[in-house]
Amino acid sequence: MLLLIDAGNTRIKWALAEDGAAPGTWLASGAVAHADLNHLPASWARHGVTRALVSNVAGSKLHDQLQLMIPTTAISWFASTAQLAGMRNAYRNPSQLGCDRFAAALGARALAPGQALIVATCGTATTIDAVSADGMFLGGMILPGLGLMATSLARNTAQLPQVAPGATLPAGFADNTADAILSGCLSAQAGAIERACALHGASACIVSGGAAQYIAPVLRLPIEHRIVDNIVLIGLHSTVTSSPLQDSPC
Ligand SMILES: Nc1ncnc2c1ncn2[C@@H]1O[C@H](COP(=O)(O)OP(=O)(O)OP(=O)(O)O)[C@@H](O)[C@H]1O
Ligand SMILES: CC(C)(CO)[C@@H](O)C(=O)NCCC(=O)O
Ligand SMILES: [K+]
Repeated sequence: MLLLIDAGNTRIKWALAEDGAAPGTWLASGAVAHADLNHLPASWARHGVTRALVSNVAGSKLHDQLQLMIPTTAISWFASTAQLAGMRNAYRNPSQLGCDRFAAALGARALAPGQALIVATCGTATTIDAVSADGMFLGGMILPGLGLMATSLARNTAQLPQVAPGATLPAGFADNTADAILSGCLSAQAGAIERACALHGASACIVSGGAAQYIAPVLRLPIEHRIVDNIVLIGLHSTVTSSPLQDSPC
């Protein structure tokens, strides 16, 4: 049994896949906040995990904690490289690219091969990355995520409150403070994605992450766009199914 993990700055997402399963076909999956990390081993215990593939962008402390919790020594720590699974990486220093971004791009390409893609991952940070039709990761944009944007207003102003993202975009020019903050932050997120799609001449756009449910509905795009849950886990899985996973305990 293969354990896939996407350790982000807010939550840790995981999935279990049987050998030979298609990317995105899980036996079980879940997510926990960093504070609830200790709940993870119980979720995995009865599944007979034999190997693990982990994307971690949340630092070395979490790396060490996960290493102790994962019930196998056959752990591969995913990293961005200059080339992998048919994707070339145009980042100036390929290893500087967040491994969750590289995995998300691989996942997007697995779902929409041969298309000029924008993949937006809307988590703690929002990343908006471009993949060419022939499989080049071109680079992208990093901005504060929806929650971080709203929180930075509350923290750095006297009169603005903390707002919780709601399910609907207050239409355009809001007539109250909470809706005006939400309208501004959502418009910034959606606007950046729309701008990236136009710049790239994208033919498809994939939106993922915890805030995708708020941002995707307000996108105004002339091309197909869809929410895909856990695009990072799908990307990790695709690297295993297209080439054998190299077990490198570390
Ligand atoms: N119930 C909620 N209340 C407020 N914000 C939310 C809520 N659910 C999701 N979000 C938004 O989703 C984003 C973070 O999502 P989530 O906690 O799911 O992280 P994530 O996608 O797992 O990110 P990362 O991979 O960085 O950990 C924040 O920008 C936040 O605004
Ligand atoms: C941007 C985040 C925080 C998104 O999770 C992560 O991919 C990261 O830490 N990236 C490293 C910097 C870069 O991608 O250029
Ligand atoms: K993210």
